[in-house]
Amino acid sequence: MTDISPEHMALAALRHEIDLLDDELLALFERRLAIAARVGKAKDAPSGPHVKLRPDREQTVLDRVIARAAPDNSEAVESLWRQIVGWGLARQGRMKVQVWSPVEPTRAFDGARLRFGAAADMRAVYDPQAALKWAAEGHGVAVLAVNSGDPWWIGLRREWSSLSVFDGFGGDIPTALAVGKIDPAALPNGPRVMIDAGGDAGDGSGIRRRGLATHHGWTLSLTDARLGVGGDEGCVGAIG
Ligand SMILES: O=C(O)C(=O)C[C@]1(C(=O)O)C=C[C@@H](O)C=C1
Repeated sequence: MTDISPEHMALAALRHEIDLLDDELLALFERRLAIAARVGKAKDAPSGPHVKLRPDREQTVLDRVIARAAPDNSEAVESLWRQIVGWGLARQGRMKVQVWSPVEPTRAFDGARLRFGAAADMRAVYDPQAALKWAAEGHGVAVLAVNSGDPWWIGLRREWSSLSVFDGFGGDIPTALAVGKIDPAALPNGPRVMIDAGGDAGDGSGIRRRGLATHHGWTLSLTDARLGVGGDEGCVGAIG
């Protein structure tokens, strides 16, 4: 005999409610994707100087929905919206990410996956300089580990001035940085990333810094000072 107990009917009613909500969510998601495609056309042409990613706008979108969400849901909302925005970006061209992290490969890869979502085409790579060159050519963004024995970050100041750091993964003191051809006006509104020679990652220069790495007198650090990218202070980007 078919189970038509009250519990079964209640379960069926709840599942029906979920189906109706899924229909609404799907319609809204598809509308959002279509609008993201139009935003992409309204921004730089595909051959423009910067990748389509706009970290500042993504930060605004995420902060807004997280502030509106019930506190218990904020983690779920953040990860879902990362996916939503990642697919929005993919409507403007699939995002490519090269990840270099020789010491803890899965850590940087997981951080990048959470940040860029399932839509991103991610690869592990074995040469940070090749990843920087690839990013500077505008093919995608690089996620590179710091404190890995290879001070690739010195090159951001000396060789790769078209690239900016636009995110960090691994906590308050990031263990990997995201680098790309990002419009400096579109950097997130968080700590600035500085690279300077002869720095002590302390307060010797008058700007308070939190050190991330040092190498032969070069220092990679974060500061809350509102520096402009590319200035004499050695600001090479910002993280959210
Ligand atoms: O606002 C934009 O510039 C968009 O392209 C839209 C959108 C989004 O889906 O909200 C997608 C990608 C960008 O990195 C930022 C935001």
